[in-house]
Amino acid sequence: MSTAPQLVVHRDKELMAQAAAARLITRIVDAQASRGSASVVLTGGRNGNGLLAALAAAPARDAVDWGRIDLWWGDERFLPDGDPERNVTQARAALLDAVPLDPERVHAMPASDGPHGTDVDAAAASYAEELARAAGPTDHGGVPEFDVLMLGVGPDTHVASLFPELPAVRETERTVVGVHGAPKPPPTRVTLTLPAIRAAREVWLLAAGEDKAEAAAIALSGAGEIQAPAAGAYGRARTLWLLDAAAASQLPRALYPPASA
Ligand SMILES: O=C1O[C@H](COP(=O)(O)O)[C@@H](O)[C@H](O)[C@H]1O
Repeated sequence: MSTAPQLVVHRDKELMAQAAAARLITRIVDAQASRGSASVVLTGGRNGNGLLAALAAAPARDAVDWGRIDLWWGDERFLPDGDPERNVTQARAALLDAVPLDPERVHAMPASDGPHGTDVDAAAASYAEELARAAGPTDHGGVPEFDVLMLGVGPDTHVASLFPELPAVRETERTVVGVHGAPKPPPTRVTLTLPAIRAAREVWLLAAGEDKAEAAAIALSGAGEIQAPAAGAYGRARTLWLLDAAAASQLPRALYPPASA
């Protein structure tokens, strides 16, 4: 069942990143208090990295028990390990290298020089197996219970590496697939599918900047998920769009919250 999107609009992208980081800290601390650990899916891109950098700078980051968190990725650019364009490389630089994570619980997607070589479909299948191994008997659809799954919204409405009209966004069975011919470089990628995304408790979509305004307006105005993948991303308990005023500038008035900070 889809959860109706809730919108929070912040003044600018810096404030949005700081507020989202504060929100994430609270969510992780709550999950650790109630279940002993937390499970978070990271996104790449400017907004995702902005949030991680804001989290690194937040004094409250020490409220998180970093050894009791599983980190997963929504997508990855299929490049050699350590490539500066890989989402995990950028996440390490923004936050992960600065906090005491358990390396066993940092679940990076495979690289193109890893055990599967350049076979992106085999790499995707192995990440699906890793997710399935982490899933418990009561979890949904072959993935562990993600407390929060974050997605940066691309200017073309892509989320993770689900691009409009490409086969990956039509996937209904597998949790992870290889992407060939992505319109945004690099063309070869690994991505969670919509069924895997929808198994998360909370899905947060991040959109800051004028170049996201049209995408946000399309995705939130009833577009189909094949044409606008962001429209098909929702969580089981909550779907939250975190925007700045520039990204919200083309939203229909009916959607724009009257009082936002
Ligand atoms: O390539 C990607 O792009 C999207 C959005 O990135 P942005 O820089 O336009 O915010 C990102 O969500 C995805 O993880 C990444 O691989």
